[in-house]
Amino acid sequence: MDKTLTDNELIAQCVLFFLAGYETSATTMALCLYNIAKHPEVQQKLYLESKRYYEEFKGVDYDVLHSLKYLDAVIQETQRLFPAAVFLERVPNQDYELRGTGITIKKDDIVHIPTYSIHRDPEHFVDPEVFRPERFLADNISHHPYAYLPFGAGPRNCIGMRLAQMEIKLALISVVHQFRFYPSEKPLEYFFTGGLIVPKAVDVRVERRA
Ligand code: HEM
Repeated sequence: MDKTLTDNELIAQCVLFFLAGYETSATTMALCLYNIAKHPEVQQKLYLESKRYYEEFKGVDYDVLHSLKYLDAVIQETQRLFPAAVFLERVPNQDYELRGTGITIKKDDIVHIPTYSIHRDPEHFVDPEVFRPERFLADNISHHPYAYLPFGAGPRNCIGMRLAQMEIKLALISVVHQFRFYPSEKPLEYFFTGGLIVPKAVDVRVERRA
């Protein structure tokens, strides 16, 4: 097999990285801000974590950034309610019988996995429409691992997951430390296109912290 990339393959990789990597992260960050604006008690807890990060550790410690559990929970809960990619797809390369169900998925059938709906299914998440980051704190996690799929799963899951998590954490902790966010009167409106969530606009009011 020829292992070199053609120019077209190279360009396709770059385009995919921009498409897959830019809008998804931007949408997730914007919706994190929308959620904390709507939930001042969550914003306050996050602010206290940001103080620890910036005032104790001067905002430069990679391990400390990863130890900020509430920050992580806020992002995870935002991705539960608003997974940037609203569904996943798989195409089996051979017939596959789902044991005990009598169902066989045929080779080449498209299997559609509705992430957005699974994330809002009360069978998997109590009060699924409620924004509650605490459900992602270690002691409270009770959902099935495959009921939470913001970055997909398996060998073809999101290759940029770690980068995305890092940039979202850095951006969020930085703005929460410097600004207060309040909800605006405009309701959040979003639609789905190309398998992605696209907010029409995410309006919040912003005030610099003294
Ligand atoms: C919040 C940010 C992001 C979200 C929610 C997200 C979500 C996803 C999801 C759900 C998939 C499909 C996984 C599957 O089918 O199991 C995917 C694939 C992919 N993502 Fe991301 N992604 C994000 C950021 C990024 C970034 C920053 C990059 C690159 C710099 C990236 C590059 C890719 C690529 C190349 C694939 C295809 C992987 C493959 O087919 O093997 N993503 N992403």
